[in-house]
Amino acid sequence: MAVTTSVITDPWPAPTASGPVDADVRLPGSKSATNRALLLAALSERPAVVSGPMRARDSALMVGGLRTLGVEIDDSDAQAWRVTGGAVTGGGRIDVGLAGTVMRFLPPVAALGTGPTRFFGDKGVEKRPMGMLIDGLRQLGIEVDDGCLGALPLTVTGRGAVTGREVSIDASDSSQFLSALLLAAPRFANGLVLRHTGEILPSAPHLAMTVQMLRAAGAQVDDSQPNTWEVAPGPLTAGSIGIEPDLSNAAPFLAAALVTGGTVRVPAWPLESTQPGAELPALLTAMGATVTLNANGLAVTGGRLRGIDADLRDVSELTPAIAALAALADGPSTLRGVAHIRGHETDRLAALRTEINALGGDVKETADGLVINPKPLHGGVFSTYADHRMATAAAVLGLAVEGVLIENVATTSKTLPEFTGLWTAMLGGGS
Ligand SMILES: O=C(O)C1=C[C@@H](OP(=O)(O)O)[C@@H](O)[C@H](O)C1
Ligand SMILES: C=C(OP(=O)(O)O)C(=O)O
Repeated sequence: MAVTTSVITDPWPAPTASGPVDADVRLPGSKSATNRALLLAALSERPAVVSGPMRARDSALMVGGLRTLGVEIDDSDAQAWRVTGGAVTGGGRIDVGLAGTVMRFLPPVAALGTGPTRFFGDKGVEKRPMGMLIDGLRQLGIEVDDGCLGALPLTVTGRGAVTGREVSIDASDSSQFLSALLLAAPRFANGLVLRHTGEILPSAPHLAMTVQMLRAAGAQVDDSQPNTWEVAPGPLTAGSIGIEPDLSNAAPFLAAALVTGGTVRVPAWPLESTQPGAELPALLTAMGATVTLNANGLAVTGGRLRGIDADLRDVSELTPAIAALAALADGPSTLRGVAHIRGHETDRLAALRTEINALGGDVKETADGLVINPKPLHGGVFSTYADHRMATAAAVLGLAVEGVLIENVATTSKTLPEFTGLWTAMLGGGS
């Protein structure tokens, strides 16, 4: 699979907006849905098709990992990937990059095969939380060798079947621990009863997405009790899975409407979605935008850009874009409920504070978020810490601040290799 980028220089000079934007932005498929679809297709009895997938580094890593586990994936048609799975063979080495969905979702699949599968990733992957998932895998009787570090790299040794049934873990560090176990659960010999024991559950929409996609693939999932999920053992038939546009990747583009007082339209925006980005219309309205959502898609028009007080727990991957907007707003903002994003691609609370303050901002970290007092900003190099959403947040700031230079903008290839091209086109330039 070819993953292309329109990256030209490093650092990349973030373009300033010469006036209000007025653009249609067509966004590629959702990362979260694509990687779930690939996995469910791989575990399905019959060949399945993933239509409109995200073509980016995280899905390339998922494809590579599944191939290592014996799954056939024909991605020659960019718009329809054909997946022939069924039996998982296991054994080999899987590069997870910095992809939470790959590092968390594939170990339970490797346990269905036979032999040792080694999971490794980029520098920094060892900092991403994994301990509670390892604990959950062991509760199922799965052999995991993590060198007692509770992190990657690690080896899962499959025995051809997973026979355990009950798991209790604290998923307050990442909802992906729960999604990982749930997605493979129909293929466990006795299914799964999964309990979240922590007080906080981040990214609830992503769990709803997991349950919805499992059911669509024929799984029986009971989520009627709080913090408990029961999955019956049984065959999966993913069939044909259509992927919605990535609504989280829409955030910086929609933010451009607010920063410039212009309008950005995203065609094919779903009227209902389990993606956290479905909260963007409400969040951006609270920040002063006028929003229209209908069968043609979403249109967002900026007005006076206001600060907000918001609990972003459910939508934590939107925090960098919202923080960038907040730094340009006409009043202070408090973003809360996102302590766990210290374990995302980087410690996003520390990174946002450091980088916005380096441009002259006033951002303070709290235990679970940020307090942002808008200040006049100046140019400078904005470090991204290999985090795609730091890069796109910097681009939002650059619309209004001359001289923002984004270090390693190529890191946007994690989920949106087209970022610089789409951004330039939105501003009226060629891509
Ligand atoms: O399951 C998923 O696809 C995701 C879940 C969330 O993870 P956390 O619960 O770790 O925030 C989200 O932030 C991530 O971008 C994607
Ligand atoms: C947290 C994110 O990614 P990951 O799937 O790697 O956890 C993200 O994309 O914001």
